[in-house]
Amino acid sequence: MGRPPNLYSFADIDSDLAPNLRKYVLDQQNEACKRHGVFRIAVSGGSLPKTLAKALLPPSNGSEEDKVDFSKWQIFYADERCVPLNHEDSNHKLVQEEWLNKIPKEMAQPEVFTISEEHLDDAQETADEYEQKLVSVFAARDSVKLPLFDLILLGCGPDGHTCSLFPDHPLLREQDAWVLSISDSPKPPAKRITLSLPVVLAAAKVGFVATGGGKKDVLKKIFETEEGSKLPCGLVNEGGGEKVSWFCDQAATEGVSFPRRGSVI
Ligand SMILES: O=C1O[C@H](COP(=O)(O)O)[C@@H](O)[C@H](O)[C@H]1O
Repeated sequence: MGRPPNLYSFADIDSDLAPNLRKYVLDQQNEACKRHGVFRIAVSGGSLPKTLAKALLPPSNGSEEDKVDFSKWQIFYADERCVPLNHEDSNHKLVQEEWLNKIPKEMAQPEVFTISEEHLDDAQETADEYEQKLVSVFAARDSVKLPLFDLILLGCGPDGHTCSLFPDHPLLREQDAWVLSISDSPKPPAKRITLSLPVVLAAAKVGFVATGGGKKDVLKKIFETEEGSKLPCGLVNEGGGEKVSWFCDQAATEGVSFPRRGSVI
């Protein structure tokens, strides 16, 4: 690994972490739009959408750099559960309720790519269908080896899982497929789909958001132990290096020896 990931520890989520996360996401939005006129982002479920809403819904301060332009956003899911889109376990439902439905109606709305509800009993079929959606966007004209997201925003489970890539699971070794299925997820529901590790590592930037005391043991493990570097989150750190940034609060980084306490602004 070259330079290590950035680890930011903020005193307060609302007044500190959220504005810094906003600046980070908007920097990626602005760079992506300059590069290719569109911002392709993948988001996770869990605790992330609530924090994302705090970061992205507050009014802009008026500067050009601070403008969220949802008309340019194409939103994908880093992982999804094989349940109907209005089911309590659906990451899409969560993201809608916490964030997307709160985008003021007079603003341009993002384009959101959900899983198909056609074959939910068959996780592999659902993964294949979602991969085809990615192919239609990322490989419309050329054959590309991997989709290149501008930003992937991830959570970190207390066991070190991210997306629906779980510790020691054979899916971590998958090299070719973009979207994988899992039917034995240790965290319910069992059937899910997930971006593969190579897809996560191919993104221009990867941002983790981990807050609360429930994350402190796993963060210490990931950042300070050999064992932790082999956990899914640790593998993203190892493979992504400096293009990976962690947005944490002090409760989550308590005891981690080298959190940067500064701000990314
Ligand atoms: O099951 C999942 O868990 C992870 C982590 O969730 P968190 O609540 O600990 O933040 C989440 O990132 C993923 O999208 C979700 O499907």
